Amino acid sequence: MADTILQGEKITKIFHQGKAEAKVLDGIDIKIYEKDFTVIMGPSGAGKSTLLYSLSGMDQINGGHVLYRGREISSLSEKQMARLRAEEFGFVFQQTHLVSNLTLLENVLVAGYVGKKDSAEKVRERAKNLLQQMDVEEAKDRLPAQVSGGEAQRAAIARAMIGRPGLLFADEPTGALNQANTREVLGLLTDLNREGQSILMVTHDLRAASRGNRILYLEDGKVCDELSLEPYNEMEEKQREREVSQWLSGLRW
Ligand SMILES: Nc1ncnc2c1ncn2[C@@H]1O[C@H](COP(=O)(O)OP(=O)(O)OP(=O)(O)O)[C@@H](O)[C@H]1O
Repeated sequence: MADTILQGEKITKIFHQGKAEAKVLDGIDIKIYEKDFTVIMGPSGAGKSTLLYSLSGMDQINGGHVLYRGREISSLSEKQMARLRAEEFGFVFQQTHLVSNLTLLENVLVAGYVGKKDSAEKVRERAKNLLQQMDVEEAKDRLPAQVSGGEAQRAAIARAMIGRPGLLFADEPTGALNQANTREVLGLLTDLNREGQSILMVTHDLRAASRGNRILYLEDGKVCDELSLEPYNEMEEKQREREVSQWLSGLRW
């Protein structure tokens, strides 16, 4: 049995909308395992992003606990949490959130310096290697506005990976990309996972979800089902997507 990297116990999240209260996460128990590519799916508005933000400490929860590698993190101060996020977590979102007046390389470097795991020289070397691995090396000296959406997202993945995160969180990482760029980004995430990177990704996209080896289905504030798959294999892609599609149909997705 794989080790648990992240655990949520009875996570409750309530949003206040005017006088009304919406309980978006209703006492969720969840375990994410080391080296897995875990995917969260579910209907729109089910709370997938909220769950991701709650588990990663970006959102405060109203009840329950989050443990990262066995350490309780839900009670950390804002400062301690910010440090943990910088050192242990990587984030990729639908929008890249690259700093517009910094080049792609500088965007990755800044994130590396914040993490403070390595010397400036080592960060620089790793940043260049990552941009090469993400196939965006040629564009490294351009500003985000001077590159394609796919290149920007690949640079954003390099930025997320610069601190050698224990866990990479991805919220709809392909949501703003065309088909070719989607495939490329999914290929990069798959490669990272094959190298041992633990990933937790939220997606609506069946193809993106099929890259995972474990898919959780969130509905009505609960994780109501899950599907386990063999690690992704390109040769069986169609069969895999059919399996995920059938599973989702059974959940009336
Ligand atoms: N900051 C907020 N304040 C109030 N309500 C919020 C806030 N953020 C999210 N919500 C509400 O919480 C619910 C869950 O939102 P969330 O974005 O987590 O869902 P989701 O499953 O990721 O949706 P989608 O698939 O459409 O992105 C929604 O009803 C949303 O309107």
